[in-house]
Amino acid sequence: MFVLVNLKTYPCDPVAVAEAVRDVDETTDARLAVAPAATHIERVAETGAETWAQHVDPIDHGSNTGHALAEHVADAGAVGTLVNHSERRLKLADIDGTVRAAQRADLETIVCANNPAQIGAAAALGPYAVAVEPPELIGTGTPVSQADPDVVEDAVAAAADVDPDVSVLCGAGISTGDDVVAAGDLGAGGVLLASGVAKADDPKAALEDLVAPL
Ligand SMILES: O=C[C@H](O)COP(=O)(O)O
Repeated sequence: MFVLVNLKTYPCDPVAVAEAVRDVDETTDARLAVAPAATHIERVAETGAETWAQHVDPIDHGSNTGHALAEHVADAGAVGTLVNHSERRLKLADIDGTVRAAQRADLETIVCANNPAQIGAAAALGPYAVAVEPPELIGTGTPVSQADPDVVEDAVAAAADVDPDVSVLCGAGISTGDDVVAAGDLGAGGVLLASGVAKADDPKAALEDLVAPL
């Protein structure tokens, strides 16, 4: 299972969380990674934790003030990027352009979507993976795998119909090892989570709990 921890802009210590991700990753067969804010990518990557960006822009080198260039993100140490997160929605053409920009810079991509229909469209763009997240469950602590298991199973089926090689993550409300196991039982290849680790009093303990049953 792939466990990707999105730090969003939560007021946690990104380096401390990254060190916990790195250390817990060494204890499990699961793949752990962390997605810090753009300005923290370099420091987080230096910990040795697998580091992802939360977003890059569908641009090339040039006149793009204030944008995030895929090559710069890769140079800072990221190995992949989220695309179209629910809190950073893009138009379809820009999702496609972002996936191309990331591929150009050898970044893996996880394209996020709200529902199975969008997951099918996202899988058609050739990302490494897609992530289904019902927005209404994000940050609630109510896991999508319990609250809406059909959306996970339907997303897995929708992605498989388009491209069986595209893995499906699920996210929203995931915070325990039981949630991760439930996600896997529904066919997900991983989970995308944030508050369960980023807002935990002890992020390392939260990570250990997430991978304990795996
Ligand atoms: O990127 C992570 C998702 O938006 C899920 O957030 P959450 O784990 O706080 O519900």
